Amino acid sequence: MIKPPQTKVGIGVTEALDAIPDGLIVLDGERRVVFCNREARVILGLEAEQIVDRSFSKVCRDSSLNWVLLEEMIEAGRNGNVVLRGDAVGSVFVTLRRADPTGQSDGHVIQLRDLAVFDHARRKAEGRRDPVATPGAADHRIRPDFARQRSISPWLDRMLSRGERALVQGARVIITGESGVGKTEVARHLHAFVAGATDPFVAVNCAAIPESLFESELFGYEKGAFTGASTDGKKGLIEAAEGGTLFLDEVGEIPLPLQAKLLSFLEDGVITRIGGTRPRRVNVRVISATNRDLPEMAEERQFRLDLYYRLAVVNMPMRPLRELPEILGYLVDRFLAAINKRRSVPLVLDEDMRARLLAYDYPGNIRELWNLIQQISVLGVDEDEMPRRLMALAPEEPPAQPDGQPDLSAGLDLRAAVAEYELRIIKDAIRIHGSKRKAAAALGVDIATISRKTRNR
Ligand SMILES: Nc1ncnc2c1ncn2[C@@H]1O[C@H](COP(=O)(O)OP(=O)(O)OP(=O)(O)O)[C@@H](O)[C@H]1O
Repeated sequence: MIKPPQTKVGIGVTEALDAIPDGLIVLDGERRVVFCNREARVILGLEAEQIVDRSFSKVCRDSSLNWVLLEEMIEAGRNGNVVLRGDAVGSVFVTLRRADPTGQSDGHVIQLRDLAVFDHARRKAEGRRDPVATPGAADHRIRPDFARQRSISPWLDRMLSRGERALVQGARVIITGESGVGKTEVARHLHAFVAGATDPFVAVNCAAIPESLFESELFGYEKGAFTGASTDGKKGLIEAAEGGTLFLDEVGEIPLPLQAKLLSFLEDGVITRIGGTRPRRVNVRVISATNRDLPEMAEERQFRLDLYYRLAVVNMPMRPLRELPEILGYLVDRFLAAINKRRSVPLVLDEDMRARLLAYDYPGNIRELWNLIQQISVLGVDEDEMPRRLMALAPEEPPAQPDGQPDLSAGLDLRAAVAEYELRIIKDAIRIHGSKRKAAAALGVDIATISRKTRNR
């Protein structure tokens, strides 16, 4: 790895490069990464050990950005700019330059700029505000950093690799699992993994389209096809996904009569708009998702089994959040960090609230966790305002000494032993009464005393 020299002002060049707001990656002639600064690590969503001294294509593979275009430019020996999309950040403006313009050595410098920062600066300069965070938009602020999450959860890593392999080989994938487990995010990730940066990702929520409009929405129509149809005709969502990915969310909700038409498209890749006669070939990759049991629906004749087989060559059953404790712990911290970016006073979870968050079983999965963290951010961590869902949950206590006494064999002096015993009583009271305020009233002390004695404990 390159050892950067000291500058005259006494700070190392590495520190200086870490301080700039752009990401910087340097490759040697073998396409190995010899340097990357802090912002590059943030944009890639990877740690230094996962980047430096490794082959660039391996790093690209681990990061959630879709690097195909950039790798092509490097191979072709071209300088240039390209916009890449990723999971951890939105769009990134990437500039590629040969490190040695004389062409004698074959290294490259890659500069990465998070376009969201520029959007924000431009809005500020124009006196406009950033878009107001509606609940839906707020959801999309936090793109899952799958690269990090798969390094934490071997199960998630295996599952995503399965989907990636399937799509690379052209097999159709169905993502199943409870609502809020991240099926749509996984579909976006798979799309980004195989598609070009400008290829469309068209998500269709099959449950949200009224049955009477389903066919025209999906397949489009020719002019004058039916009363009320636009005079110019209209492309359907399948055609809109040409060259990219059609994501059929809640695919179990497709009306039965339409299932035959979809099946026929999946078999030959050809559609005919309503009112038209001309068959049109459409080249799209199809990913679908459902929280229903499609084989069971097929037995009850609500879903065509032949359509199921066409859609579900490879199945990705996503686990509910309660079965992924390692991801839950990580997401609590990540969502907290995201919330704190919007707050002037950072939200800090005390041990009790954190334990409740980790003990809850999240029927609404990741969506519900994000909702809860936002709620806590607004209502505060005062237990009287605690979301009801968490109220009932007493965090698990470490096993007490059999007689309820502090462990004197651990060498505690009298003061420490009394303090520990007192803390145990306070925690028991909080658990029994459901909040610090109520515990304080029951124990006859004020809330400040309880807060002080339980702080960081
Ligand atoms: N791995 C993840 N990391 C961080 N956030 C995530 C992750 N997966 C999902 N989310 C967030 O959780 C919310 C729900 O995700 P998503 O819409 O993908 O779930 P879903 O399974 O498709 O839900 P539904 O079945 O209701 O459509 C979104 O706000 C999404 O950004």
